[in-house]
Amino acid sequence: MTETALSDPLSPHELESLLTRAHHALEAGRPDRARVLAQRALVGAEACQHRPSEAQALACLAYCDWLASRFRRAHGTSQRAAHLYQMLGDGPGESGALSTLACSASVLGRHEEAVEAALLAVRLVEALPPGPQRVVASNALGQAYAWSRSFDQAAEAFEQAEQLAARADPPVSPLQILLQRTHAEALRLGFERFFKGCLPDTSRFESLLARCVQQAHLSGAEGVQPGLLATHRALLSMFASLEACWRGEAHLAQRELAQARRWSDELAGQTWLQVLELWLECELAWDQSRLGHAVQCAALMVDTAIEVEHEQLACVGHLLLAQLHEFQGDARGALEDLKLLRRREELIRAESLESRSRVVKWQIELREHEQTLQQLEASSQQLERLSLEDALTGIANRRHFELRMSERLRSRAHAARPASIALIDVDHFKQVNDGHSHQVGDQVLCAIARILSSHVRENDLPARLAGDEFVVAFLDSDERVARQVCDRIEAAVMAHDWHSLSPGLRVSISVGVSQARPGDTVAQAMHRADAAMYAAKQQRRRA
Ligand SMILES: Nc1nc2c(ncn2[C@@H]2O[C@H](COP(=O)(O)OP(=O)(O)OP(=O)(O)O)[C@@H](O)[C@H]2O)c(=O)[nH]1
Repeated sequence: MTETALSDPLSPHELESLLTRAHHALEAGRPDRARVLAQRALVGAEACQHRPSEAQALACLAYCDWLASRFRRAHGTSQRAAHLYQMLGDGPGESGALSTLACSASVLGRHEEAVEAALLAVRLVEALPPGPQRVVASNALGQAYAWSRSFDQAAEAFEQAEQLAARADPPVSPLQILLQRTHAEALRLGFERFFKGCLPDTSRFESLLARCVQQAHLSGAEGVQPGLLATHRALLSMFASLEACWRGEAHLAQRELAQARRWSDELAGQTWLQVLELWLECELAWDQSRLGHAVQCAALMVDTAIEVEHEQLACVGHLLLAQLHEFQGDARGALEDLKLLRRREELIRAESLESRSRVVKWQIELREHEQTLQQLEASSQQLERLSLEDALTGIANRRHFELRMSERLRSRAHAARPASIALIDVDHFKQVNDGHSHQVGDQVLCAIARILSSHVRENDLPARLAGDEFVVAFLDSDERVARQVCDRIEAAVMAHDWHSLSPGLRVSISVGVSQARPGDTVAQAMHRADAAMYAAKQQRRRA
């Protein structure tokens, strides 16, 4: 496909092709290129209001932003994608977008929102067989719990993700989950050290890392999601460096850190990996009692984390600073750091509340949208009903009669069972209008409609054609039966108490009946009934 200018209208096929290319670019580790393609698909989809492509383009853009550490943008875009998928009733699509939303919200410190989004993402795909979509959702839940420091629930969700990966057909590599688990464990240890004052047992971190290394040897460093190869390689080296550092093997730790830097340099622009690297450098300096450098690294870690919108790592940086100052006996400095941390947490909270009020606004819009749809549906049903009903008498109109009768004549059942038409005309109706008023004329027409309805079976259709002309479609009766019913109708009209409607009023009708013949159209059957009715009217006049 040739490059398409932004303003050109795109066909659904071209949109699909752009999105496929975006996905390939992601797999090739080129989120910047994927972003350009997805942006183009989004403009094209919006221009032709192709909602499914719009949702896919938004989800892809959100994922690209998440990969590039543009977490606020990823958050907003994934939210839009999730809403659109929700409107389209596309559960798996919504789940994917919600997973990106949950991961972005976690990093931004919006814990409740992250956990809610991830829980919903898991729920939306739980009916699917085990596969990447379910793995991604459970992994996002693990991540959301881990960043909210609910480490037991995180372990449960990660466990679930690993089981799903193992049961998937074809199996899915659990490396991405294992790396997240290792990362979560490093965080847990970091927090524990802050509260206890010394590093707790690191054996779980070590065994998780060993599983990561083993898995990477087995199946490579790719993720369940695309574009994570360099990130995973960098993380493997970083965690190896952290392990070596905590074991006191500074030399090895330096080497692994240098390796991690080489991998993360493969990614365009600054990402959260650089923040992790600064954390590691801080740990190493601390381990070697180079406290001045450690403080510098932690301070830089906070600034870089804020730059790449990783609020959580900014908080970790503040905690590290407080610990280092405490370690140096600088209580005032430690207190200052904790105040800064508190301020940061307040900012995060304010952002989180704002984001949740946006969600509520959206929910209200969605409800209004649904209500409008229901109203439209109701009024279209009403219109449909009105278009088949005679306004004066409330019985079927000509259109309704013709639709039902032609359907009946075309049906195969016609060959086996006969159908008949009775055409009914009020005698001298003009005189009713002229002698008793137009209103009385209307009431006569309504009374006749009632008489017709009360004398036919449920399966027959009485209708008003126009003026004083009525018809009954006998859908399952031959001419003889139809004639008998019409005789009763004629007698009922004659016996009706017209006098109470208007003194001196007399009403009679003329009826012509015709049985439909094989191959008849409605017009042909009507024509014969009309001729029979005309003959009956003439006879009545002569009598
Ligand atoms: N009250 C009332 N009159 C209507 C309506 N639609 C048509 N008419 C009148 O019905 C009358 C029909 O008259 P004609 O078609 O001349 O027939 P007729 O007087 O019944 O004479 P024959 O059919 O020959 O017995 C006309 O005067 C129309 O104006 C309606 O909805 N309400």
